[in-house]
Amino acid sequence: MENPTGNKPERKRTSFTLNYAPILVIALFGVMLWYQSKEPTIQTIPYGKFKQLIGAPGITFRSLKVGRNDIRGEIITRDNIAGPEDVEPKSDQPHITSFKVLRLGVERDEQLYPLLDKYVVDYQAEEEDKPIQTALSTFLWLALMLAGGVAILFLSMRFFGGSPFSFGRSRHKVFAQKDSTKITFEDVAGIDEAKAELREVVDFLKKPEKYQALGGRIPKGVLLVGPPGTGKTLLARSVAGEAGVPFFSISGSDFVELFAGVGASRVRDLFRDAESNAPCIIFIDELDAMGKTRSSNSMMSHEEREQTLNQLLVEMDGFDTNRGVILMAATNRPETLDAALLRPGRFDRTVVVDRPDIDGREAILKVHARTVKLAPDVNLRKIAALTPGAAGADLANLVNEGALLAARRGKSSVTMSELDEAVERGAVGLERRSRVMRPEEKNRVAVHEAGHALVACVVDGCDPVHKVSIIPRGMAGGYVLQRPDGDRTLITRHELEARIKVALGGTIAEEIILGEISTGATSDLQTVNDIAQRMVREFGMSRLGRVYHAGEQNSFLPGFMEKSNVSEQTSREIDLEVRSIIEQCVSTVRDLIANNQPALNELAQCLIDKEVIEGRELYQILSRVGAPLTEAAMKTLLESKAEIP
Ligand SMILES: Nc1ncnc2c1ncn2[C@@H]1O[C@H](COP(=O)(O)OP(=O)(O)OP(=O)(O)O)[C@@H](O)[C@H]1O
Ligand SMILES: [Zn+2]
Repeated sequence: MENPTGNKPERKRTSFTLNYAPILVIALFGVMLWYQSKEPTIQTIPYGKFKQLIGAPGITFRSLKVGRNDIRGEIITRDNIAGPEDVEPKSDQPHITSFKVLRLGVERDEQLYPLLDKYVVDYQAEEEDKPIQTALSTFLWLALMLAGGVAILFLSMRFFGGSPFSFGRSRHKVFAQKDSTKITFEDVAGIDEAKAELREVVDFLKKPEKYQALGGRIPKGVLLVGPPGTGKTLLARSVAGEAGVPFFSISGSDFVELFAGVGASRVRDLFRDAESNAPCIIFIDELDAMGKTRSSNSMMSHEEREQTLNQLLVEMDGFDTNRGVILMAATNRPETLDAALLRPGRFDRTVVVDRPDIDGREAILKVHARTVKLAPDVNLRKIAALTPGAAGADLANLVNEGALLAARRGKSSVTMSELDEAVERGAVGLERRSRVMRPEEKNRVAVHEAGHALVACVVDGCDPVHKVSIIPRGMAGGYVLQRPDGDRTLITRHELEARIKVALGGTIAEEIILGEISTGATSDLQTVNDIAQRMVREFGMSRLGRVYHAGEQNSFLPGFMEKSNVSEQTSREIDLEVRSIIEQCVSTVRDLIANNQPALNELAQCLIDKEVIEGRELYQILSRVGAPLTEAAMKTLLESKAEIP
């Protein structure tokens, strides 16, 4: 704790000469430029003009040299007459101007020599020494440019915090947390679950002794997983801010370097620096850039990335949490991470940072509205309702956009009209990134998810529903989260059919309530088909009887089944059975939804208003409108009623 700000002498390894080398190079560059500029400026005169000047009154030539393609020399002007454009003597003093005339094959101009013989007399026809001179100056220029390049390289390396010859120094930023820009949990809104999970980390960083005394093991690494812009970086910084410890941050993409071993040595330096500043937080943004699965295919493997990743694993194993260093990392593609990173003792805790729901969005808008002047008519709840799917960063942008618009319109505060316009502008940009839904779309997703949820509550054999949400996640517009109670190893036929029915619930609800279905059903239909196929081919659950037709795993394309050992006739029978199972389920679900339209509408409306419905609430709503809940659902409902007095 001696050095809580984390400011420590940087670049301690840089030697004296390396420190001064760039200055020397720049000085050299300067001298050469000065030397160049010291050379008299040479005027270029058109050939015609030059010929007119020969013999003109008041003008004489000195050291005239006629080359193959040029003439060079000096013009001495004595009077204010007939000089070349810029030769303007201000007094009687002779004015000397260096000049050159460029003309291809000038030496062969027959008319030139008589003129020169007559008026200039003192001239030379110059021969081959010219090219050497040009070569010399070209060489000089090359040297100059080289020196300039080197100087720029030196400067940029210094700028990024490493000395020029130690590429391996990490370019991590250290944020001192004692300054006025300290970020705390106050600045993070709408992701309360994630925040709650990180409270413990803060507590540990504040009072490590308390935890050590009890012998508890604190997580070494916390992985923040969530879509872009949901505030992962912000959250990590706020943990440091809350605990008042330094924050070392670096991005995984910084490690993608050309030179072998550079990334690994950067990782080493980062951990050394952090350890000498403990307690502190190391934050690695875009962990996926350096932590991608090490490929087994040797031709495709990326030597450097692997070295870096290995070094990270070594460092993670080596450091002791008890000294107060906690590693945090963020990614939005956890599935690409190397499994070794997620093993116990490494990133042993994952915190999901999801897109905020309507309450969360309102809270985030409030956080960002603190720094702008809002008019009394502004209703942030309304804005939150208009922006489903927006992440924290989008909302921060929205407020900023509104403030800029108000300023442009010369208003003294930001009114609802600016914020509305900002939503519209933002929505166009966001829609491209498929983040924000249009109202019709939101309505459709709500009906679809309500369909899944309703079926899951009234069909026997379904797993209990934990959550229904219309906040987009990945490619899906919304989702229904079901969790089996207890571990299951065997699933019965009617439970499989129940799963098919739940999967069908979404599109059938769209069909009945909205009159037509949409493209949002692909993955549902995939689920339906998968289950039905396996029922017929693998589980013997059809009229074909106890047969097994699953085929072999294709060794070249894992996961792809070959249908080789099935005759054409059997294949047709399988298809018919699959279709019959699905059709039976479809007709059951159709009846079910048609008979429970009020319940479905109620549920959909509730989703539109709140975006997320927890399981308990879902059962309450359905029992209120008199939907025929299953026994299991009734039991859950009664239990939950017993819980809240
Ligand atoms: N939950 C939030 N509360 C308040 N502001 C937020 C929140 N989420 C994001 N922001 C705003 O958006 C900005 C960008 O968020 P941040 O960089 O932390 O997102 P991220 O999840 O790390 O994104 P990425 O994955 O693209 O790196 C923050 O600086 C903040 O202004
Ligand atoms: Zn669906």
